[in-house]
Amino acid sequence: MSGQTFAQKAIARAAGLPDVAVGQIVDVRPDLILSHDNTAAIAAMFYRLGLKKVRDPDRLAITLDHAVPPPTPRHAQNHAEIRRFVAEQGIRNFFEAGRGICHQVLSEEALVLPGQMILGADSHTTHFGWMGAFGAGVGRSEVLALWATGEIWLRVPESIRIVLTGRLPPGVTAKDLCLRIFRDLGADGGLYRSVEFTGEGVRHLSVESRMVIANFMAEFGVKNAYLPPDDRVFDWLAPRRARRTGEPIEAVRERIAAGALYPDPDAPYEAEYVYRLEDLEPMVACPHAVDHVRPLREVAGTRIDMAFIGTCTNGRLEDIAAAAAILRGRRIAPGVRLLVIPASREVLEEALRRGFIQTLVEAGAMIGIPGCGPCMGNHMGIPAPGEVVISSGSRNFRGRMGTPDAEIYLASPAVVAASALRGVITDPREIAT
Ligand SMILES: CC(C)[C@H](C(=O)O)[C@@H](O)C(=O)O
Ligand code: SF4
Repeated sequence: MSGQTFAQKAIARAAGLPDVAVGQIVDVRPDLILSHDNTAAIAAMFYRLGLKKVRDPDRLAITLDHAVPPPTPRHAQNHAEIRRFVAEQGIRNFFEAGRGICHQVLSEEALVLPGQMILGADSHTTHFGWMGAFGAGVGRSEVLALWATGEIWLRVPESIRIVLTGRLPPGVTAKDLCLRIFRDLGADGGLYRSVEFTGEGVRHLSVESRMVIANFMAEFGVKNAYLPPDDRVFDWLAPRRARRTGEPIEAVRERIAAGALYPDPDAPYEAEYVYRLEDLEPMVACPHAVDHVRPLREVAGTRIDMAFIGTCTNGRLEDIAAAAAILRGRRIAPGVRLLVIPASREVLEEALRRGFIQTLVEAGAMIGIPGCGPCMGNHMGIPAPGEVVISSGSRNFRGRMGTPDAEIYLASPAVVAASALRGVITDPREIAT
């Protein structure tokens, strides 16, 4: 048998088959099924079809995150309906408003492990590739089918390999790497592919940077993303998992490592690209497309009205730390609003303990409740018509943040913080930290 990609191995595992071929259609049984504020809509369809009980409630995970706390009576009612569904179905993996964004929360809760499969009613479910799990977004009706049967069909994707070498220079982040990839290969460059990262460059990336990459790869059109899990990943997950199961951390860690999957060296890749991390520079996605990417130096000086640090792409501790380092002892530019929303309560608590929140508040930032915030224009910081936003989020198409004629630039949290400080798009490497 020829070598297998990660995607082949993970899908074979979830299908209970010894191996699968690229292009083959197989029935898989994911380890976890994710939904969030869209749960009530799926539940309504579920009951309308005459279905009564989800097949395996312990395989469901539900968060309230897309509009928390609820901004309107309609949102509040939606949450109430989800709580009712959760109670009716006996779903234990339910995370209340304020706990954080689904992908971040399920990672922190170690509900998914390397080698496992998670399918979610959210496009950024590719996130779980950070730990070497197979994560993919599916539609609501597919989630309904999963609730009912526990299974769904998948086509085994072609794979592309991205080799990372070296280390990111100071002031350059995983976000810049992704933006560079989108610029080079286009937003559909990874369409329905398993994008599998490899190379010694991966080892130097923090766990949080790996989350950025796998998460943001959704904007590259991929089916799933994959970074090979190593000690950093196992060390991050083991205590969290052990907290859930009550077992000794070492035993849990061994089990997690044993479940990890790695592609074979001779696996069939459709294409291979190499990125030298030390050659990268800060990048910005300009309005109104995620692959309308330019090096920051070409758009530096563009005036901004609002700066936003948050989302499942870039709302983690590392991101808030980068912003705090830039803004420590300084004030944001007059006329600019800076909004910071930690991706989870855990991130918020740690940012509080480390003094980052104090630093940001003193610099003039507004701090939001952990959740998606204005990322998709639901609430909590919608730009006015004609305004210019720089955001650490993942999407900048027209109207994404709720206002059709606002302009959204996407960049790393360091770039967003530096831009808030100066009032214009700014290279964070210019600011002494
Ligand atoms: C609401 C949800 C289904 C959506 C997604 O799938 O990505 C949202 O999270 C987004 O980022 O646009
Ligand atoms: S933070 Fe944004 S991208 Fe992530 S799940 Fe929420 S709305 Fe989607």
